[in-house]
Amino acid sequence: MDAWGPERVVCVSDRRTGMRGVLVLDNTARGTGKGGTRMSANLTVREVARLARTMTWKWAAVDLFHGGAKAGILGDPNAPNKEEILRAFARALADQVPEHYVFGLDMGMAESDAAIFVDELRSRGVSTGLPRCLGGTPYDQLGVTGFGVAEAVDAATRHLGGELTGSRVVIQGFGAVGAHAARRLVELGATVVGVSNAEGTVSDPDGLDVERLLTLRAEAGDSGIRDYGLRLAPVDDALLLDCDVLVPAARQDVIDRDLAGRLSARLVVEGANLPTSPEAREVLHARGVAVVPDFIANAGGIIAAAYSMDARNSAFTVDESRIFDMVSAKLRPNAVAVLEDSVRRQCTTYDAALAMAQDRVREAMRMRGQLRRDGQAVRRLSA
Ligand SMILES: NC(=O)C1=CN([C@@H]2O[C@H](COP(=O)(O)OP(=O)(O)OC[C@H]3O[C@@H](n4cnc5c(N)ncnc54)[C@H](OP(=O)(O)O)[C@@H]3O)[C@@H](O)[C@H]2O)C=CC1
Ligand SMILES: O=C(O)CCC(=O)C(=O)O
Repeated sequence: MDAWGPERVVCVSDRRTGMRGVLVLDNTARGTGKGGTRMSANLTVREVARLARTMTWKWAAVDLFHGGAKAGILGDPNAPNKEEILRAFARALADQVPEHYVFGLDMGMAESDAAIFVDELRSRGVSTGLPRCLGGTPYDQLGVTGFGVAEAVDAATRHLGGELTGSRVVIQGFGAVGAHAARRLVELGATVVGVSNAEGTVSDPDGLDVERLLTLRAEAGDSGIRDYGLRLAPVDDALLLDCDVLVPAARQDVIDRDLAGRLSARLVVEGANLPTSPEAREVLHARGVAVVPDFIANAGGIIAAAYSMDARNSAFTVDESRIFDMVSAKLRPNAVAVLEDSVRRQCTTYDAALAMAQDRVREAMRMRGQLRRDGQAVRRLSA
């Protein structure tokens, strides 16, 4: 805990289903808590709190008016009783949604899971990421976040004087974010030379056939890459493959100080939340490796979520193509701005991005009377 938050941590459990979960509202000075809901077999409260904090900065960085929050369920996302667990989780948090928090999609969750939350609580307003037939914007199926990550890669590459045509990209994680980033990167001219999932890594220095990988994924889920026809190398090989651009798009804490000193990419664009440790950021900065931080590069999902929440509350029809335009229009300049600020201020891109986001959150807290003159928080939501 610090002066930014969290404002509220709600741990919930249900003996009958074995459900165990947590909601963290980090900082809601700029609006209702919003961030996806994660389901993972080794989830911790600390992990959810770190992700909620990232959401605080992410909303501020795109200058949209929601607060930072995240929810998580401890469990296997492929468990046969997942629906029961989701229903128990939704019931346990019924008094928090949608007033304080709106469910959404993160690792281990899909559009059909958002539909269960809505069914259990009888209100479309409790979750984003719903299927179209329930009036939602299925941002994982549409691949909005991955699209935005690829747009950030392109903007950063151009800003650094290069071009994507001929650039060799490696993507760690071939889920909602990684797979759609790969698709858009190929459209933009890049050559994807490696992708991985939790099972292993496939790579080809001459370029992988991303269309075929996407077809395999559609047929067999994320694990489809094992059927690509190349030897599956160990999971950890992906980050050290020879490439120009690295896109971590799986879990947090995968790039540590040691790896930062050895990876070959000249540009790292963070599709995952929190993939790089603070020490690793310093090493990358010292080595001249440009980094577009998570809350700048992967904000496509929240732009889609915000758009769909507005659409739900009004009569206008959702135009999905507009979401992609909005993502591009927000993320490209943000990616360039943090690279420029980092040079101007001689700090890491993360610190440059953080300064921009913190200024906006601090101002909202000040206007709401949550800060003393010396900048200390004086008022908190009760736990
Ligand atoms: N979905 C969204 O809109 C957003 C997601 N993010 C972040 O992006 C990241 C990915 O999320 P998302 O794509 O939605 O999640 P998914 O659950 O759709 O996909 C996760 C992918 O990561 C793979 N994976 C898991 N562990 C490893 C590992 N050790 N090495 C390589 N790959 C691994 C999984 O493989 P397997 O299938 O084999 O388990 C799967 O391919 C997360 O950090 C999330 O917080 C950020 C912003 C928005
Ligand atoms: O807010 C959401 O529902 C999805 C976006 C998200 O969780 C994230 O950006 O990490």
